[in-house]
Amino acid sequence: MLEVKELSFDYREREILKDISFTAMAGDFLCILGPNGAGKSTLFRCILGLHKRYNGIVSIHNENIKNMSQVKLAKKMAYIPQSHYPTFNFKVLDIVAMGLTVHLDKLASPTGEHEKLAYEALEQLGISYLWNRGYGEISGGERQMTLIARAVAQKSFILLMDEPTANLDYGNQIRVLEKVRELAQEGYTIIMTTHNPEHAFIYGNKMLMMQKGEITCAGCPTIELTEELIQNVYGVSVEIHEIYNGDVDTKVIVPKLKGDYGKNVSMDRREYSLL
Ligand SMILES: Nc1ncnc2c1ncn2[C@@H]1O[C@H](COP(=O)(O)OP(=O)(O)OP(=O)(O)O)[C@@H](O)[C@H]1O
Repeated sequence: MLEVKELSFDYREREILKDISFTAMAGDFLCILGPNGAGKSTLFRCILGLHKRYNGIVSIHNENIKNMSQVKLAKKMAYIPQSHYPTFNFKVLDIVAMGLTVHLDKLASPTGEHEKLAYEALEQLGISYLWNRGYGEISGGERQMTLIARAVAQKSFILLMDEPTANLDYGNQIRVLEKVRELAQEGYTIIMTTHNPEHAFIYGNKMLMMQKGEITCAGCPTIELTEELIQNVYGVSVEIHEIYNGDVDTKVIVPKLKGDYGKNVSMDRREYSLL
């Protein structure tokens, strides 16, 4: 269990986070929403122990992270950034094996056993066929899956993900989030920031809304995330519709459109050929 209790933080006396409290349990898929500059990344940096000067407590299984070494913390919690390019074109298997560094003794090198574990993590994510490819030569979705495999190899059961689907095409967004949801079903704790409130409806079982460094709404997305909340936070009018999506009831968000954009005007075949 990850618990954040009465956390506040400032950058040079400019208060950024105010009285943040929440818990995330095994199996939770917690989506953190909020407009640009709300403080989501700063909150992640505090939880990851990168900012130490905060007030309040971040604890894992009731142990304050300030009392843990970086290695101990990394064994419990992994960070998955947005897809990035490393300066060196490492093999995908090597990138995943880097997640095992926390389990190695000082100055020890990875062995065949570590490579096997890294390969198994790739298999778990369904991308073992990529093992020998250069990380700089695979697609954005494949890179994101590789970073998730690295976190899985790290054997940390709390995964912090900062907009993991930013820059991914529609199909890859769904493939990545489906995999993340499977990990939550296996008992991982997922804490993910996202700019798409629908992610909270479709994948999350809990949500936090952050505004100006404070949590202004928290709970079950299908109950708490309303048209009024989205209007207030993002300043846009939307309609929320309930749908039955296979096995589950969920909700979708549709922006309210003003006026007729001439969408029903049919295009002449010659116009198509110009596209
Ligand atoms: N190093 C810094 N020094 C001073 N202020 C900072 C620093 N980093 C971030 N801030 C400020 O802290 C506030 C919160 O920023 P943060 O990046 O945490 O927001 P966010 O919710 O992650 O935003 P986004 O959705 O745009 O990524 C912003 O007002 C930002 O300008």
